[in-house]
Amino acid sequence: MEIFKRLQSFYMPYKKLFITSLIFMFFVTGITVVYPIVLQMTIDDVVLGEQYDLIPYLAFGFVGIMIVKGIGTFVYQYTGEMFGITSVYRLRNELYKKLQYLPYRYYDNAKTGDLMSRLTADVEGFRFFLSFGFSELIRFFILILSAFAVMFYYSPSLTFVTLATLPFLAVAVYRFDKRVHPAFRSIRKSFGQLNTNVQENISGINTVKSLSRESYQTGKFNDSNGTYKDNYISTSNIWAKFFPLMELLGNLSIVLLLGYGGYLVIEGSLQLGELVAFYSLIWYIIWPITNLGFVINLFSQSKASGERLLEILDAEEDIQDAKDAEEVESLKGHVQFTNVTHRYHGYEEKALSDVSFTALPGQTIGLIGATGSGKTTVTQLLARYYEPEEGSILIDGKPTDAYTLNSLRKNIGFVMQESFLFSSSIKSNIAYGRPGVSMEDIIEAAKRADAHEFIMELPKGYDTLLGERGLGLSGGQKQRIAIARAICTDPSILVLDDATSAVDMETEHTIQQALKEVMKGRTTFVIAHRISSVKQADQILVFDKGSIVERGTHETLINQSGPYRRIYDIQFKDMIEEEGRREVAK
Ligand SMILES: Nc1ncnc2c1ncn2[C@@H]1O[C@H](COP(=O)(O)OP(=O)(O)OP(=O)(O)O)[C@@H](O)[C@H]1O
Repeated sequence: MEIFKRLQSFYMPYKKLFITSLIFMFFVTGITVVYPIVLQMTIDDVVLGEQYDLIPYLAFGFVGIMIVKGIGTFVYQYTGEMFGITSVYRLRNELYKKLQYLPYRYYDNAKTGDLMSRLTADVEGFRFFLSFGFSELIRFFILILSAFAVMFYYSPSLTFVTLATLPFLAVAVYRFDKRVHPAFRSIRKSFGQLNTNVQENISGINTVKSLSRESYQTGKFNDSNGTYKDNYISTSNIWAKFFPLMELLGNLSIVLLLGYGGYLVIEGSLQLGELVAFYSLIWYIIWPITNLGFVINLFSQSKASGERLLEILDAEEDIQDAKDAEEVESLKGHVQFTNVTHRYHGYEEKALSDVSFTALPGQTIGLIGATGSGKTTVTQLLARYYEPEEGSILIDGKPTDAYTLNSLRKNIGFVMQESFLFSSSIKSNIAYGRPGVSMEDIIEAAKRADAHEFIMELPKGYDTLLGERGLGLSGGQKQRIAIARAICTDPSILVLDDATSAVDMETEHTIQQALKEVMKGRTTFVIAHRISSVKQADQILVFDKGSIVERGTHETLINQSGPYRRIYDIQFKDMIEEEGRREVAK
């Protein structure tokens, strides 16, 4: 119940719907119990008592009761459904919102497919219980209690004899629940894995095809599908074992009823109509108890779903606005790292170790070094995607958490190696970071990113719809749209993280020309593997295993025989050899 209690803020606001549904459910259940009583009166008073003139009244009365019951059932079901639907509408929105604000750290370990199945199948499981399970559970208890009361009124001894098997039935149901709950948790988990598999496969279809790994992927899917199937089978196995047992125990009650009840009728201490009524009433007890399995099943599923939803809702949002954080319109772009050390959550290795540097407003800082040496980490700490373990990061003389996350990140524009484009129009992709921006500003940003020309050549220009992840555009075109998007927000700090490494030399050249224009007046961090990309920087930081091992301008660094010179020699070896050969030829 703890899980439902913790999720109550989502359904409690709609308790009126639930209460209405409950009131009508009481009413409908009450009428259900009246049926056997009418039957008993018909047999004992009308038929055996030979009052045949009452039959038309009974018949019309019965029709009237059925009409009223029909209306009651409609209100009961409609309000019940509304209760479930409106509650999970809020829950789904809240989950989605939470996902937007969860820190990067959460996504380091999260799996898209699994998250998607939580937001769809698990929310649905929870809704189903709210809509049906909850009231069904209560209805079962009312049905059992009222049937028991009427039976007891007719004959206490027959009631106890008939219900002698009940404790056994209750134990069977309890055991069933104990086993079925973990089984449903496994089903939900394996369904999440199955989704992850499909999602990763579709996202990575290029890689799969280029490396001809279709059959491997099919096999991998088969494994996940197999686990899902096995989990379902083992759950069905539990069902298959327990259901006949529960049914058998229920039927034993009928045997006892007919045996002992028949004896009482012969003996004359029970009327025939009462025995017939008993036969209906006993089912109002057995039926809910055996079907308790179904409702418990719903309950277990929604408990397992609720657990998975709470895992998202409870996930820590450790990077948040400080209480006195300032909403800043525009930063100057003075960046200062002092003795910054960072370790990613759960890792021993330091990603950055004692990093210090200063970037003056408008300067370009080049970050170069082997892969995994910590370059990207520097910019991720700058935008507070992660908090450093030690040291301070100041922007315009204040720690990064002195600004609201929103205004800090709006002031830092990122262009990554592979920029993500949404499956919407080019126009809305460029305007993404600045909703409501004018068309003139969008075109201006595209022109500065050298994207305007090719956009205009597309059949629908800025209104061209992009496929998922920008499908339909070349790598260079996608990058230029990403640059336009970054310019559109007019950031004071620009991060170009391997922004041109995925395109050919010629496109790189065009993009770099566009970038030069964009970098003017902004503090720019250029992360690159190619010397050509950082050569013009005011300061180059050379990273190795999380530390800055060299710093200076291109000219100073190539005159030292350090790592920068070594990278330079490797990258320009061909050029130097060529020049050498020409010298010899002279
Ligand atoms: N989200 C993360 N979780 C755990 N470890 C990480 C994460 N991101 C980076 N690392 C580790 O931190 C170290 C520095 O990574 P970083 O991405 O900053 O390097 P980089 O110099 O930018 O590399 P590249 O040139 O390949 O982009 C690496 O050892 C990397 O494996």
